Amino acid sequence: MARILIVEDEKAIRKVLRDILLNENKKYHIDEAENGQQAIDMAGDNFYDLLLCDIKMPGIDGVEVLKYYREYSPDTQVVMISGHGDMDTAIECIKTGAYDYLSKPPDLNRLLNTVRNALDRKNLLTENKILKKKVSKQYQMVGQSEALNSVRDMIDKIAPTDARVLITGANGTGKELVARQIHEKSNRNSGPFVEVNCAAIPSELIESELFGHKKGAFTSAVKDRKGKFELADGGTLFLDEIGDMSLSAQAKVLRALQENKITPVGGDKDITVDVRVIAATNKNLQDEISKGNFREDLYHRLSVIIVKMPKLSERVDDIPLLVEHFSAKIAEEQGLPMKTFAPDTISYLQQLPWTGNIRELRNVVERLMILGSSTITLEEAKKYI
Ligand SMILES: Nc1ncnc2c1ncn2[C@@H]1O[C@H](COP(=O)(O)OP(=O)(O)OP(=O)(O)O)[C@@H](O)[C@H]1O
Repeated sequence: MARILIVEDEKAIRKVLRDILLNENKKYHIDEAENGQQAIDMAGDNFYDLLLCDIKMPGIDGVEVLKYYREYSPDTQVVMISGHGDMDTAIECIKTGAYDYLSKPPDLNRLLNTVRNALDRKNLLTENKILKKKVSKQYQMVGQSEALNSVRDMIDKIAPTDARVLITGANGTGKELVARQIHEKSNRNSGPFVEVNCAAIPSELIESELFGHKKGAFTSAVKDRKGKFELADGGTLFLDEIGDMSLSAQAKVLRALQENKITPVGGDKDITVDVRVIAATNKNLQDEISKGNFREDLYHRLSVIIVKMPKLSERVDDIPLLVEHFSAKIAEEQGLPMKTFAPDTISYLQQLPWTGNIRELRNVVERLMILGSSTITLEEAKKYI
């Protein structure tokens, strides 16, 4: 249940506020602080969802309390209570991060509405965090090999910038995972991550897919539709399999990257977009350039930073950790009993060629989890792989 701290030097006002809140919901947990110092001290041992905080108090005032909570308990919502004469300060407080302010004496309806909305906002923040944790767990990068650690170092350096990134590497080496990690660790992480598989979209549709279209632009365009560039506004656009994009689509992507502007198919107005582009390919783009299949100018626009994903055969040290990770994940996802892999089974896995890389390893682990006994033996591995 919601935990609320009332920070107010006048005892009578504290009592009125407490009574009103408990009348609204008996389950609210309400604490009181009679000055700013107490409110700050109480933050150490407690977490509050909401602070109702007087602005004018002797000693440490409400503004200081607000600043303290913004820094040390940023999810706590703070509603300021302002008396005559400190209206300007109340407005300033909103700029510092207060959720809202109430004037003294507080109007009952406004007080209750503000409290409800502030608590809703706090719950939303918590839910978002839980969701984010789940998502980042889903895209966890497992492995401690030197090759993977150097990719990790690069991600940490690249993520906070807006530099375009080209991720190269064979199928199943984890290129998409890297793109997601860069997004998650960037300051665009509250914006969308939009993925486009350029190889999967027929060339005649790719323009509309990327830039959107206006109603009537072509026969099946029955209404306006936003493209992936616009959907990724404020976030990251991941252009997977960029080496498979047609030359005409490449020309349009080049323009979007040069000008940060797009024009929907059938539209006559440009739309400005704020998108970080990360591209990936399993092709050697230099070869594609010499064959005339890929534009050199687009290559240079995309490849400000190049991340080269190692093959699984170059990081066999990671196989034990990957097997453990996938088997736990598969057991959970499919409700299968947990199984272990015998040491000689793991050594055997480390010697296989793994042309499909980590995706192939995951499939093999899944197959063995389904078909193998509780400790998966070398014989079983040889039989089923
Ligand atoms: N280091 C890693 N730790 C855990 N899982 C990984 C790792 N790298 C890749 N995977 C998993 O392997 C699978 C393939 O990875 P991903 O799709 O990122 O590869 P890709 O290089 O983009 O493949 P493709 O080129 O075929 O699109 C995914 O299920 C991904 O979650």
